[in-house]
Amino acid sequence: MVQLSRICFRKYGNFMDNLRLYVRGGSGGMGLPRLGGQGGNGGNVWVVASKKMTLKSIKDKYPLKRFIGGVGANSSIQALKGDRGMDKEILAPVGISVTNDDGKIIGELNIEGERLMVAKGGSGGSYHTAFQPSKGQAKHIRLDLKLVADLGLVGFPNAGKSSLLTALSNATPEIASYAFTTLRPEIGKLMYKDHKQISVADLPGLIEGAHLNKGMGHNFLKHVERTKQLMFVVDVTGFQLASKTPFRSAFEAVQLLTKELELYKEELVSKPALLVVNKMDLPDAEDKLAELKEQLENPDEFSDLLPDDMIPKNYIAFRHVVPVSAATKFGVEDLKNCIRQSLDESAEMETTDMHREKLQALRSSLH
Ligand SMILES: Nc1nc2c(ncn2[C@@H]2O[C@H](COP(=O)(O)OP(=O)(O)OP(=O)(O)O)[C@@H](O)[C@H]2O)c(=O)[nH]1
Repeated sequence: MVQLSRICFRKYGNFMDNLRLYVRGGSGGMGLPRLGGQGGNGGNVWVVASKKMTLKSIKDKYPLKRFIGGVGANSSIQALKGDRGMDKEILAPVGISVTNDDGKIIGELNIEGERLMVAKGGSGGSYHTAFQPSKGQAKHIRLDLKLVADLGLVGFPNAGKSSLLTALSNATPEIASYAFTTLRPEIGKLMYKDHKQISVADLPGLIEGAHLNKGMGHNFLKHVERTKQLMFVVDVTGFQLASKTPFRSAFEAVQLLTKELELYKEELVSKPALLVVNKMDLPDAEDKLAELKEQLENPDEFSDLLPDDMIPKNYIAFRHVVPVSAATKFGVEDLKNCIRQSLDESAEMETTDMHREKLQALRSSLH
C-alpha cells in the first residue's frame, strides 16, 4: 500500500500578475491675457507594451508607482503659444489589460510597441478659458496580466501531464506514448463541491534547452508567464528524452525544469509552485519518492548530479509535494485539495496586500 505523504512549504513568491498605478496628465500652461497667448497643453501618460518588461520590473524601477505627464509651458512674449508638456511613457509587459479602479476596461496591449493613453494632459489656458489652464486627468489604473489559466503544468515530455489533467478535470486532452504530443495549451477545469472552478493549462512539453527555443521552447515559456501558479510534473522513475541524451532522475528533472524557467525569465521561478510526482503505480516508486524527498530537502548536497550550467540559482520551495498516479487516480483527490489550498492562500495574501496599500495611500493623503 502506498503511503500518502506530502511535504508542505510556505513560500511567498514575488511574481506579480497585477499592479496598481497612479497616473496623472500634466497640467496645461497659463495663457497670456495681454497678448492673447495660449499656454501649452500638459503631457499625456501612456502605457507602452515592451517584451522586456514584467509587472515586477515596473514596481522595482518605480516604487512609488506614480506617473505624471510634463506641465505645459506658460505663454510668454517670446512664445505666445507655450510648448506642450512631455508625454510620460510607462513600459509594461505585452499581454496585459488596463482597467480603471472601478474595473472599467481602458484597453489591452497585445503586441510589442502598442500604446494606450491612460491619462490626458490638461489644456493650456487660452482666450476661451480666460487664459486659465486645466489640470490633467488623474486616476488609479490597474495592469493585469492576461492569464491563460490559474495553474500551468510544467514537465518534460511523457511525464504524464495530459493524463494528469484528464484525471483531475473534465478535459479530454490528446494522450499518446510519444513525446511532443501536446502542441497547444489544453485547458482543463477543476470543479469543487462549492462550485469553485480552477483552470489548469497543459502546456507543450519542455525539453532541455527550451530557453534557447529548442523544442516548443519559447512557445511553452510564453504560456508559463500567463499562469498564476505552476504545477511541476515529474515521472517518479525519471526519464530519458532520447537515446543520445542522458537519463535524468526525478530530482534532476525538477532542477532542469527550474533552470529552464530561470534562464528564460528569472521571475518565473518565484511563482508559487506545487510538485506532482507521477506514476506512483510503477515498481520501486516508493523508494524513489523517498530518495527524491531527501534530495529536495537538501538540494545543495545533490547538486553535483547536475551539469554546472544547469544548477539553478535558487531551488524552488514547493508549497506541496504530492505523489500521484494519473493512471490509477491514486492521490488525485489529495492533489485537487492542495491546488485549491494554494490558490486560496495566494488570493488571501493578495487581498491583505491590497488593503494595506489602500490604507497607506489613505494615510499619506491625510498628512
Ligand atoms: N504507469 C503510468 N503511466 C502513466 C501515468 N501517467 C501517464 N502515463 C503514461 O505516460 C505516457 C505519457 O503520458 P502523457 O499524459 O501523454 O504525458 P505528457 O507529459 O502530457 O506528454 P507530452 O504531451 O509529450 O508533453 C503515456 O503512455 C501514459 O499512458 C501513470 O500514472 N502511470
